[in-house]
Amino acid sequence: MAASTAATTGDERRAEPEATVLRADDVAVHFGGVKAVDGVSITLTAGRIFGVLGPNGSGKSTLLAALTRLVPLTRGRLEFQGKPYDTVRPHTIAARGVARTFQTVRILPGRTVFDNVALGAESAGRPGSIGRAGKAERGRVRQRVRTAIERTGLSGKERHRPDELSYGYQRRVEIARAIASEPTLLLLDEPTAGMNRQERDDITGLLDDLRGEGLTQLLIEHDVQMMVEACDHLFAMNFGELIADGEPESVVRHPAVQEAYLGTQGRAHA
Ligand SMILES: Nc1ncnc2c1ncn2[C@@H]1O[C@H](COP(=O)(O)OP(=O)(O)OP(=O)(O)O)[C@@H](O)[C@H]1O
Repeated sequence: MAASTAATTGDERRAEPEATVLRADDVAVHFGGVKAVDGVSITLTAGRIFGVLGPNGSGKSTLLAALTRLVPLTRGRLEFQGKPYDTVRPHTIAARGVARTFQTVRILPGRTVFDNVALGAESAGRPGSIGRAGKAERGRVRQRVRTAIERTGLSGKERHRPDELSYGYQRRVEIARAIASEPTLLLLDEPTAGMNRQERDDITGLLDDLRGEGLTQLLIEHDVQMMVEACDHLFAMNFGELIADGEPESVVRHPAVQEAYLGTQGRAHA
């Protein structure tokens, strides 16, 4: 993976180390009577990997939906890089510096790896500007695609179609597409779901490389072991609320977190 390319990969969007990238203050998302997220306050600082864990139905996906502006807030405030973010529309978040991957791989099967990654690079432009892009802009997009492909270990696979690749590589294509927009913040929804040990370790290594380049990341994962290995800081949720947050080893040993897993799912590995 090409750490040496960092100087050309969106440095203008990189926040200073330890600077606040995103702040959520008392965020709530209710669906009728269901308090999917209820009073969550988190701060994400630059160049670190944060994780959200919690049993099924604890509110992780809804929190991610709030951070990607897919659901309206019932209460609370969001700030991204010091600016109000709760009224931002979802299709504009890439242009502001927020990218995401999905729980199930969402790439276009009939298009090449290069074309799939290009969709991410194009999304970083102003909405509606792609069709009017001039030659210089198209050149910049191609450069962003090449850099993202190199950083995610996909070099040599540019002309492949995703269905010719293993599941682990399809995940890489998704991550490449997300980082091709040169985000400040990357949100990853279960990036290692359905992977074998080797694929999981590869993705963990990739996220670590991206952190080394200063990219701030927030992961949702069920795999507690992976979260402890990959993250600098964990947030644990249950019933829509934050029940613990801090250094990963201490969060997974926290009595409320143990109770959330053992009490609701019989999982002994938390
Ligand atoms: N659109 C919706 N309408 C009504 N209720 C919803 C909606 N989305 C989520 N919920 C409810 O909100 C709660 C939190 O769900 P959410 O999917 O955020 O949890 P989760 O921690 O991501 O779960 P999982 O690990 O299973 O993905 C659940 O009770 C869920 O049924």
